[in-house]
Amino acid sequence: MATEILRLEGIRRELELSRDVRQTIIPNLSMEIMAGEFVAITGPSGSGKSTLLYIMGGLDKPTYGKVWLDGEEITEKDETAMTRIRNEKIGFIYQFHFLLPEFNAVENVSMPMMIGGRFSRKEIRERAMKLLDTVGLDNKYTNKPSQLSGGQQQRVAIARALANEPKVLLGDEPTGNLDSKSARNVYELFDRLNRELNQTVIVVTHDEEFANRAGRRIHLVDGMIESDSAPKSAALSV
Ligand SMILES: Nc1ncnc2c1ncn2[C@@H]1O[C@H](COP(=O)(O)OP(=O)(O)OP(=O)(O)O)[C@@H](O)[C@H]1O
Repeated sequence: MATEILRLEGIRRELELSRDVRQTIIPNLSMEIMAGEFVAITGPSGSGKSTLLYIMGGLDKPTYGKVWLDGEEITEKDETAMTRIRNEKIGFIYQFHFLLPEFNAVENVSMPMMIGGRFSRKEIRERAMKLLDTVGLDNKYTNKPSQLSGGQQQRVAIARALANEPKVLLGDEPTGNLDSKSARNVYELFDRLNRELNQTVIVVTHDEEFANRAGRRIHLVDGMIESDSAPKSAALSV
């Protein structure tokens, strides 16, 4: 039976623009995501996609509503607890890779494992190299980010996001900054991680071809789910 990995209930996100002016980005949204799903979140600019993704990954808190990640309610956690949960359970990939320029590929991928403290030094190095092999960079271990192409840098960022075996891989327009060939390589990689490793993947994307790869597509308009291709009762929203 499929396991629920993320549950959002009654999510509302308001922004306080000034003392008397509030903007509602997400009015009231609920959904479930099961382990092993590959979900694309699409929608027009400003529809709340990134806000939703950040709420899912505990980088942003809803004004109202609750989020469960891997069976644990994360909405009320303090920042220290959230930092630990994110390190252990979430892999983030952004439009820009945010690799540390002075460190090589193996060292960049090692970073979350050093912080997490789950693996020995030797294991960290071996795992980092294995992850770089997985993303097709077996010959780039000692290259620094400036010695890699944009697509290769993004693949290092993906390897880094996978370092602590996250329950969920979240991507905020991970191909947005890449040429079409590198973008295709990157979404083929997401596809493969999902199919071969059963990795749960949730990506915000404007790229139609990327969105079409996903098994489920959630389309947002004005912070509301306009459509959800989930096969069964997974979407509880609106
Ligand atoms: N820190 C902030 N301050 C002010 N407004 C914000 C802030 N963060 C988000 N917004 C507003 O919230 C709305 C939703 O933003 P969000 O980035 O989630 O949308 P998006 O669908 O991801 O957009 P895009 O596709 O352009 O990245 C937008 O109207 C945006 O201007």
